[in-house]
Amino acid sequence: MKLVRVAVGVILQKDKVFITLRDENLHQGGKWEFPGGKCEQGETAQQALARELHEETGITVSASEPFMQIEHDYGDKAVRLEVFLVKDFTGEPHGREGQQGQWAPLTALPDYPFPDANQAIIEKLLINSGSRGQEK
Ligand SMILES: Nc1nc2c([nH]c(=O)n2[C@H]2C[C@H](O)[C@@H](COP(=O)(O)OP(=O)(O)OP(=O)(O)O)O2)c(=O)[nH]1
Ligand SMILES: [Mg+2]
Repeated sequence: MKLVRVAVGVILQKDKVFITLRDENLHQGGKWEFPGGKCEQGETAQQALARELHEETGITVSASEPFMQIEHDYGDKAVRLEVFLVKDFTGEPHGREGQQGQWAPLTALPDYPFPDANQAIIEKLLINSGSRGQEK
């Protein structure tokens, strides 16, 4: 099956992450997501990230770093999520395409329904925040 490249942004502010609700009609609809979308032909993942985050949340990304990559086969579709931490941006993220959006505390992420591929992202975010918390 063709692997669809998707750029995904974990928009961080202190210990909160901005998440949006996927429309019911979309693939994996009705679940929460980290904003992002498919890479266009000839586009790097970081370029796709900046474009998608602007389209979907209105922000302009000024600093992002690769966090992890996940390949997942949903049966009807196989994706490779290229996940970035968005550490600096201008503008206030909102559901610019009419979708619900909210700032969720990192520790509350396990309480939201996300697509299966996201579980690994959430685990790594929680591990990272735990180790940051233990630093002096
Ligand atoms: N954006 C996003 N997509 C995710 C996440 N987790 C996950 O499995 N996906 C999957 C669902 C979709 O199959 C694919 C992303 O597609 P998308 O619908 O966001 O793509 P897009 O923004 O380019 O939308 P469109 O132009 O096709 O309408 O990746 C996630 O956290 N964020
Ligand atoms: Mg999208």
